Amino acid sequence: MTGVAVEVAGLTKRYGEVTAVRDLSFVVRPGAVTAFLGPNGAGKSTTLRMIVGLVAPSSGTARIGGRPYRSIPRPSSVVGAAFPGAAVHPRHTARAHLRVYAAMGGYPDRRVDELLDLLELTGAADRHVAGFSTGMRQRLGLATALLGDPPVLLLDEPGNGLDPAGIAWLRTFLRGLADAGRTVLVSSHALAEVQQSADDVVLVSDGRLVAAGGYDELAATAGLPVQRPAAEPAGLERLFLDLTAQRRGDDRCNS
Ligand SMILES: Nc1ncnc2c1ncn2[C@@H]1O[C@H](COP(=O)(O)OP(=O)(O)OP(=O)(O)O)[C@@H](O)[C@H]1O
Repeated sequence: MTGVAVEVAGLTKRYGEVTAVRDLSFVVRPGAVTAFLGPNGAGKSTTLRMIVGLVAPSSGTARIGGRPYRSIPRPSSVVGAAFPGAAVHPRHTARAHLRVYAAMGGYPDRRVDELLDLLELTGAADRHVAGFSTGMRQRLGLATALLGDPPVLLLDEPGNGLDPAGIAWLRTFLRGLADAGRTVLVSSHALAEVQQSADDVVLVSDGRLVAAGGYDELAATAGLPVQRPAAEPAGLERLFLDLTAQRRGDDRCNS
């Protein structure tokens, strides 16, 4: 199954005095890598958690293929999510970890072996996760998210702590997922790691949408040369700063 869009409409989350996410609306399309970009504290993790029902919105909705996550039968076959610090028993091996999640989702052990292979973890499959490098942990998180072969992937900072080779690997991997028709939403505060792989961008700052759309379209809006980030390594970084500055200027004019 592919072609499943994610739609967020008027999503808001308040924690007491703090408004983590404010009236956020955007659509993530299938067959593309969408970078969910913003500085630390912009509300990215909270949004991703609301999409998969881990955090209850104060208002607004998040739908996957037109349905709230909680109403999707066998949700792990529709949405795979990877969050930093997700529960991994340190004394489990990678294989044991994946087998637990496979059993919970009702997937065969054969799927575990396929994913160990796909994520290049076969050689480390029987080692304790406690000894894993950051890159190996990130790949184990991706393997866990992919167990149900879901059409939608929500990845919270999958590039965190990766070295350049790891980032290059991740880029290629995400591109492959999107080219196969999946909907891939990847949060990041370090824009370099999603450069060259993001087709679309959702920029957030202070819980609010700054801009959303195709990279080229956003670059044109911000008055930047319409170049793919590959041609200009700092492209997305500049785009983000320019659009955020523009948004702040608009707010001042409107207030
Ligand atoms: N459980 C919580 N209780 C209180 N405040 C929270 C909670 N979770 C998040 N926040 C606050 O909401 C805001 C948004 O946090 P969030 O983690 O969603 O941002 P982020 O964009 O993912 O940032 P980072 O890249 O640092 O993870 C921050 O001000 C954060 O302190």
